[in-house]
Amino acid sequence: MANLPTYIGAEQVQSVLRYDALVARLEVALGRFSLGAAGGVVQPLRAIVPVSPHSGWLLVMPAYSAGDEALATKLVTSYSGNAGGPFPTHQATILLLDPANGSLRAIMDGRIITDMRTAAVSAIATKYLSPPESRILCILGAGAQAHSHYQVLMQMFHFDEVRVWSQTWESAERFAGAAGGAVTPRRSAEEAARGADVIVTVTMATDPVLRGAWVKPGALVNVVGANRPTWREVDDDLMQSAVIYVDCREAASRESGDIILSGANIFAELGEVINGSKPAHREKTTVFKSQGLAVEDAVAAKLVYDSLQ
Ligand SMILES: NC(=O)C1=CN([C@@H]2O[C@H](COP(=O)(O)OP(=O)(O)OC[C@H]3O[C@@H](n4cnc5c(N)ncnc54)[C@H](O)[C@@H]3O)[C@@H](O)[C@H]2O)C=CC1
Ligand SMILES: O=C([O-])C1=[NH+]CCC1
Repeated sequence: MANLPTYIGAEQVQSVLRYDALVARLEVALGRFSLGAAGGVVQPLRAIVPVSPHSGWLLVMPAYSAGDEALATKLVTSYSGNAGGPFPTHQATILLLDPANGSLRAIMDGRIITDMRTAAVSAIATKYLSPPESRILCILGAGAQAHSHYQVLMQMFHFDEVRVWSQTWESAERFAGAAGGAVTPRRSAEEAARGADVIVTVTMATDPVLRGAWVKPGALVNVVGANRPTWREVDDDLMQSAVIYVDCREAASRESGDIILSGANIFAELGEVINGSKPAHREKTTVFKSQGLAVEDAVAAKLVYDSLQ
């Protein structure tokens, strides 16, 4: 009889998942994803279920990567109303399956993976698209993604100055205190963003928090939030003047308000830049619009599972 599936909780995930290994795996996975059928990644557009009375969303995200022998589905909920309460705004579980026979291998916490793989993908975008000699990092938002982005970006790059702005001064101060080092809270998004080489937007905003007029020419903006067709994190000015990179053309064109409502043209997928089929315009102002891909979760979950064997 087949073995029972293992349960892998958040602490165990955190104890084995490392950014260096995760970034390396995700870079390969994004490249494979953008090769289409030849890359061996199968990933339908995710199903999104509104839970309207509670202002929540359930996202169901299946993917298979033949090259990674990774088959998984993530269930992730997004409840903005949870902010400040006992439950995080994003909660997730990943079901990892055996591609050889379809049996369930593990049920795994997906929250840590969601935080870390999203930040790792922004770090890959930063590696390819940021201006050379980037010195100032700006983070707009001070929640779970702000923390994971800070960790991986400080691990992979050399920023002399990090600025953080959030919805409340207290949350920006708290973030700066927890991060220690060179992080300074700022009173406004404009003050935080002006002069920054790399900007990360990781808020639950539904209207723009960042304006193109504040973005230094040549900077990279990693736009991580506003993952619904009517939500915005950045304005038309930025979206229409920057070179736009995305994780997945189909998802960005269907789900991202910043892409849909601005009418911006998508120049390339990040995977195409990794594969060398599209250039990285480091000298221009660039936006990387991240929606989050199921294949990232599948690859990360497989990495965690294998590390525990
Ligand atoms: N692209 C991707 O792969 C993923 C994207 N996300 C998105 O990233 C964003 C951040 O997620 P988490 O850090 O987990 O959320 P969180 O709830 O932990 O943090 C959200 C932050 O945004 C701030 N905020 C809330 N409403 C705001 C508003 N109207 N204007 C400005 N700031 C506001 C909060 O004060 C907090 O600092 C969300 O939009 C989430 O849906 C999350 C996971 C994956
Ligand atoms: O990819 C992901 O897990 C998510 N994208 C937006 C909210 C959660």
